[in-house]
Amino acid sequence: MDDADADDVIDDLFAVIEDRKENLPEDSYTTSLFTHEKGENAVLEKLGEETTELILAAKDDDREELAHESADIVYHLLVLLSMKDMDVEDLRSELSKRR
Ligand SMILES: N=c1c2ncn([C@@H]3O[C@H](COP(=O)(O)OP(=O)(O)OP(=O)(O)O)[C@@H](O)[C@H]3O)c2ncn1[C@@H]1O[C@H](COP(=O)(O)O)[C@@H](O)[C@H]1O
Repeated sequence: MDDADADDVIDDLFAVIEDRKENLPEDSYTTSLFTHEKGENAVLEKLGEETTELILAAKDDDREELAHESADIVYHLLVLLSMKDMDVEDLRSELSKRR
């Protein structure tokens, strides 16, 4: 996968998250995060847990687990940005400023 494809995956995932926020389809984990009273806390807890799991995977040199936990973190991070009415562009521009 080249960089452009990786970028598309993140944009596509963010678009799905925004769609869940707007349309609230049933049987969607993302919807449940937006609708549950404690959804934001659940996202923050997940980010904490997944970061710990990521650290353990890195210490174990477990590349497969590292990729799995990285994806979990990116997903929950994008949900958090959406909850705060931020955009994946905010992340992109912050990263770009650091070049
Ligand atoms: N990327 C994700 C994603 N990553 C994690 N999760 C969910 O987050 C929940 C908690 O994740 P955990 O990693 O804690 O769960 P776990 O795998 O049991 O725990 P560990 O293996 O990490 O210990 C699980 O129900 C996962 O399914 C995700 N749920 C959805 N997405 C994306 O969001 C899209 C829309 O999903 P829905 O809103 O459910 O339709 C999907 O097509 C995916 O692209």
